[in-house]
Amino acid sequence: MIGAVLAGGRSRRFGGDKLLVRIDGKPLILHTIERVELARGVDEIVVISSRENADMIEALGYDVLVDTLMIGPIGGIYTALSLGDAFVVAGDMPLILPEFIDFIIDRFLEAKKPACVPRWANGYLEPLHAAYSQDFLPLLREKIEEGNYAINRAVRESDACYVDIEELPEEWRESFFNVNTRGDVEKLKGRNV
Ligand SMILES: Nc1nc2c(ncn2[C@@H]2O[C@H](COP(=O)(O)OP(=O)(O)OP(=O)(O)O)[C@@H](O)[C@H]2O)c(=O)[nH]1
Repeated sequence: MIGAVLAGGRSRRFGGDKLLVRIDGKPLILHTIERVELARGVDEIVVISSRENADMIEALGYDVLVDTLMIGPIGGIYTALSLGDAFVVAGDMPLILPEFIDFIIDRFLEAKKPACVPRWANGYLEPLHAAYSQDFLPLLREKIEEGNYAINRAVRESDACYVDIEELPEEWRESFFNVNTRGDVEKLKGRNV
C-alpha cells in the first residue's frame, strides 16, 4: 500500500517549517520517510504537501500530491486516499518504527475495515500513524462538506478497527513521538534517529 506522509501543516508551535529542521544533517521529514520506506507493507511513498513545499520535497526525490484543501490532517488523509489505500503518517514522526507500521498494515488487511487506528487505553487515538482504505472516503467527504474537520471524530463514527497500544511492546511507543516545538528537537539529541 501507499505510505502517505503528511507535510502540509503550518508549524505554528515550532515557528518556521519544522519538517525542514535538520537533525543529524538531514531534514526531519526525510528521517520519517526513510523509516516508512523500510516497512515491507509499504510499496511507494507519496508526500501530501502544501503547494509551497512541493518543489522542495520533489527535490528530495519523492513523489508529491498537493493538498488543495489545507484544512488540517483530515484533508491530507482525504487527498492521500484519492490514490488508493494508505498507511498515513505525520511527517514530524522521526522515530516511527517500520515493524509497528507493518503490524498495523497486517491488522488492517485482515480486518477489512475502513481504517485501522492505534488506540490508548484512555481512548485517545493516533490517527496519523494509521491505515485507511478508500472505503473511508465517503464519510470523510461528508465530514469535510459539513465543516467537521476533527479526524478523531470521523474515525470514531466509522467502522474502524483499533490496535490497543498497551497490549504491544512498550518500546514501540516511541513510534508516536512527534516534533511540535524546538524543545522536541532537543529531546532527539543522542537518540538513534
Ligand atoms: N497535507 C496536510 N498535512 C497537514 C495539514 N495540517 C497538518 N498536516 C501535517 O500533519 C502533521 C501533524 O500536524 P500538526 O503538528 O498537528 O500541525 P502543524 O500545522 O504542522 O503544526 P502546528 O501549527 O504547531 O499545530 C504534520 O506532519 C503536518 O505537516 C494539512 O492541512 N494538510
